[in-house]
Amino acid sequence: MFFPVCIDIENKKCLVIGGGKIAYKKIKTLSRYNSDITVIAEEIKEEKIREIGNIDIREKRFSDENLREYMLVVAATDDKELNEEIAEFCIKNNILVNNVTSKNKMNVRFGAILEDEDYQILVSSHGKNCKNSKKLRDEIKNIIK
Ligand SMILES: C[C@@]1(CC(=O)O)c2cc3[nH]c(cc4nc(cc5[nH]c(cc(n2)[C@H]1CCC(=O)O)[C@@](C)(CC(=O)O)[C@@H]5CCC(=O)O)C(CC(=O)O)=C4CCC(=O)O)c(CCC(=O)O)c3CC(=O)O
Ligand SMILES: NC(=O)C1=CN([C@@H]2O[C@H](COP(=O)(O)OP(=O)(O)OC[C@H]3O[C@@H](n4cnc5c(N)ncnc54)[C@H](O)[C@@H]3O)[C@@H](O)[C@H]2O)C=CC1
Repeated sequence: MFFPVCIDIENKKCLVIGGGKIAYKKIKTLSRYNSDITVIAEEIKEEKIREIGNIDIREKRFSDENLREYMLVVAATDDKELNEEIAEFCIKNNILVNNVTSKNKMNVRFGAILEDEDYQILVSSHGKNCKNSKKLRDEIKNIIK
């Protein structure tokens, strides 16, 4: 079961596997919290990844990287089986892992975030409907603005 918490990832090693649109979205989120990001992708398909700066980009196929070095791993390839294998390994080894091609096969889900200097709000739909999470986040934004 997923316990909603706030975790400090500043300067912590985070690995994003994949270099497409969705990897970019996840990297942007992680970079907002000053994490130490490495990206492994066979091909950087989303060029905006290169513009983020201060991230270590390795253009190669994912193979035998030592995932134990990382606090958080994001499996963001378009290969569902590979993402699942990565997630299974991380779950077994107590590494935080997010999997973009699943609702449940991970131990960390991203949510729809709303924050300013006074609060942080995250909406999650238990993985069931991320569009609803986004919608509720935007409704809350309207209530508190
Ligand atoms: C389980 C989870 C795992 C995770 O990714 O963490 C997950 C999984 C999947 N998302 C999919 C699709 C889309 N996700 C979005 C958007 C967001 N998705 C996010 C979170 C989560 N998505 C986690 C659960 C969150 C919760 O509990 O509510 C948000 C909240 C946060 C973020 O991603 O950072 C962010 C919005 C917030 C923001 O924008 O601020 C959009 C729309 C868009 O991008 O605008 C689409 C296209 C929809 C369409 O068009 O139908 C697919 C199907 C892929 C396919 O089958 O093609 C899967 C896989 C599956 O469902 O199996
Ligand atoms: N969780 C979420 O919020 C969402 C998830 N998705 C899902 O996310 C997945 C990824 O989407 P996009 O980024 O648009 O795909 P994409 O096709 O643009 O990018 C896939 C990336 O994975 C890399 N890759 C594939 N196999 C690899 C390997 N063995 N080693 C290293 N890199 C590898 C590719 O080189 C590429 O950089 C899709 O399957 C999509 O259905 C889509 C929308 C939202």
